[in-house]
Amino acid sequence: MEVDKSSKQGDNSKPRQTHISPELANQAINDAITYSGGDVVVMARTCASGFCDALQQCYGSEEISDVFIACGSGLNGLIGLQVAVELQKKGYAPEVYAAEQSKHANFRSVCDEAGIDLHDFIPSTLEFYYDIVVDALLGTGFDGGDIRQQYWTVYEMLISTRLAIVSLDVPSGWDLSTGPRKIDVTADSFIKPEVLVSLGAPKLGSKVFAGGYHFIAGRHLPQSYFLEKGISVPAFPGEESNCVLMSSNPFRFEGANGETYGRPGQFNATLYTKNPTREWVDVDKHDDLWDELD
Ligand SMILES: NC(=O)C1=CN([C@@H]2O[C@H](COP(=O)(O)OP(=O)(O)OC[C@H]3O[C@@H](n4cnc5c(N)ncnc54)[C@H](OP(=O)(O)O)[C@@H]3O)[C@@H](O)[C@H]2O)[C@H](O)CC1
Repeated sequence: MEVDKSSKQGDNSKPRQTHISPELANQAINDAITYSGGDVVVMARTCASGFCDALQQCYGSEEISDVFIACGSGLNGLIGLQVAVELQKKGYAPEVYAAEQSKHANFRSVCDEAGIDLHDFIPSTLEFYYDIVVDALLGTGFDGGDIRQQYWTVYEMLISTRLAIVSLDVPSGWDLSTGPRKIDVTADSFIKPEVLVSLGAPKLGSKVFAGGYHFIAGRHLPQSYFLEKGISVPAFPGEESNCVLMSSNPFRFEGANGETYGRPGQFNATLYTKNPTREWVDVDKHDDLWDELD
């Protein structure tokens, strides 16, 4: 997959920001709802559409089907619900877990209508039942504090699962400006997504994302919205597309100086090596390495 760099629009004479602050991210939410005619469900569906296009580019429905979607109690969770509906239309078999169903009264009706299983528990053998996990738990509404008790079980699952994780907008529990909290990095207790799908524009904290693919998705705001604010975002590669690949590292292997790499969907516990000097590997130039992993 090529990264579309041709879209740096506007005046290139002055350096543009590429990542947005928490303040702009939250302003964008309100503007997106306005842009969606004030209908938050319409906005959630638009975001979900872009997210699903990105997920499908990494994990086609012919290679994986069972998707576990962990939804939080805010807008991130609401988009996660719409992701389930959209993935089912695309031929996947999604199942939804809602952290606090009470805060989303319509979860039950939406899932019942779509014939999607809604769980209020986490199966202990997640890897046995599912192929990938969607992290729609916490987004830009995360308050930066310790994870509240009612989220502990699902959060612990997201940290410890060996399934590949696709995070919606912000990996849950990551600080919007700095990424994983220092206390969590010290304890190696933070979510390590294989794929990050930023909505509208990447947040500052996603600069430390070290998974396989980072997409920008969602036509919930016109792409000019961020350009007008001095934020340079890649254009979607076509009128029909709802996402664009911003960066990728599609292949990893055990490196000479101890760094560890894996293939998308491989057990992602090792994706975030602590070796800052790791070299990204271009899979197209390393056919030989695929054999080693097969
Ligand atoms: N970036 C964009 O352009 C757009 C992003 N969108 C999506 O909207 C979410 C942000 O939605 P919001 O509801 O504000 O926040 P979250 O979905 O992240 O929900 C946070 C909920 O989690 C609770 N919370 C907060 N901190 C903690 C914690 N430490 N432990 C457990 N739970 C926590 C919080 O509860 P409160 O009681 O404090 O409210 C929230 O319920 C963004 O991420 C995108 O997905 C827009 O849809 C489009 C534009």
